[in-house]
Amino acid sequence: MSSRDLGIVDKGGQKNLQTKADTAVEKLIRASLLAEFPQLNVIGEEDEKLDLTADAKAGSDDQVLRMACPPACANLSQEEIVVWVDPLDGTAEFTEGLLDHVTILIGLAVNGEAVGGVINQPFYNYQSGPQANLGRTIWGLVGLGAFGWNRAEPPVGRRILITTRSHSNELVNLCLDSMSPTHVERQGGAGNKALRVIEGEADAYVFASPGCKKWDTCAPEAILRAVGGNLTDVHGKKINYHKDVKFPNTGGVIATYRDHQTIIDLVPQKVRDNLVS
Ligand SMILES: Nc1ncnc2c1ncn2[C@@H]1O[C@H](COP(=O)(O)O)[C@@H](OP(=O)(O)O)[C@H]1O
Ligand SMILES: [Mg+2]
Ligand SMILES: [Mg+2]
Ligand SMILES: [Mg+2]
Repeated sequence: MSSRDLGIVDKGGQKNLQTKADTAVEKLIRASLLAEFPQLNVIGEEDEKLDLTADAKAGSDDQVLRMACPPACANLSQEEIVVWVDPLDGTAEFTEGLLDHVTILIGLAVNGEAVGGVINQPFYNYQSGPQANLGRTIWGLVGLGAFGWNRAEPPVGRRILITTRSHSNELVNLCLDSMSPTHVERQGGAGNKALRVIEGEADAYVFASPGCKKWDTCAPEAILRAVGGNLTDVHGKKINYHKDVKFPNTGGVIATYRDHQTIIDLVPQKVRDNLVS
């Protein structure tokens, strides 16, 4: 950001961009994990080549390590865990300077299920001036809870739907129109939109498109589940995070803090027919 040269690369398709930040962050996260846990399955969006000695820079967090590990996550071997890394989520918005839409996502899956997640907002507070504390981290484990978030309860009867800003299409819009929203909010990033739902600024994240990948949804899903929310495809089916799955979430994405089935029931038939789980 401060070099003023983002090094934007077009990966092809609809607003499918990469910057130097995407590749640098992915190297740091993957190398740091693999230096400490060499048998871990770590899958990242950008698939960068690693140099484990030069790239492994992150340490561990004492506060996190003091927490009790929930029984379902204790006694796992490294091979049983799949880590889904999205080094920058909301890259299109990052290149346009919409920095509050950008997150860094690390999701942990066991037996194909999202069980742990980290959502880091590197630019949180950037509009509050140079004195403000920049950035925050929200993390959670199913069975333990999630930390670093604040919820404002929405008024009864409100239905704010939040969706993509740069990857819209006819089906995405048809689905939203069928749900009688009180407002449709368009912002970048799967992590950002899931956070808006968790914190009560939106009531459901609805994306009737196969464009989101496993690394976009694993961390948000785990954190939502840790606080009693849900994230599924448009059929209400659980997303599979096994290491051998295809990356796209072909059934689309719906995330809620509560009343998940109410939103699923509003998905129109044409969307159901076009998005296969
Ligand atoms: N049609 C599409 N093609 C490529 N990526 C898509 C896509 N639709 C959604 N995505 C990816 O899903 C994430 C959330 O999308 P959106 O911000 O539009 O809601 C973004 O992650 P990245 O920014 O990590 O690539 C975005 O690239
Ligand atoms: Mg991308
Ligand atoms: Mg992403
Ligand atoms: Mg990304």
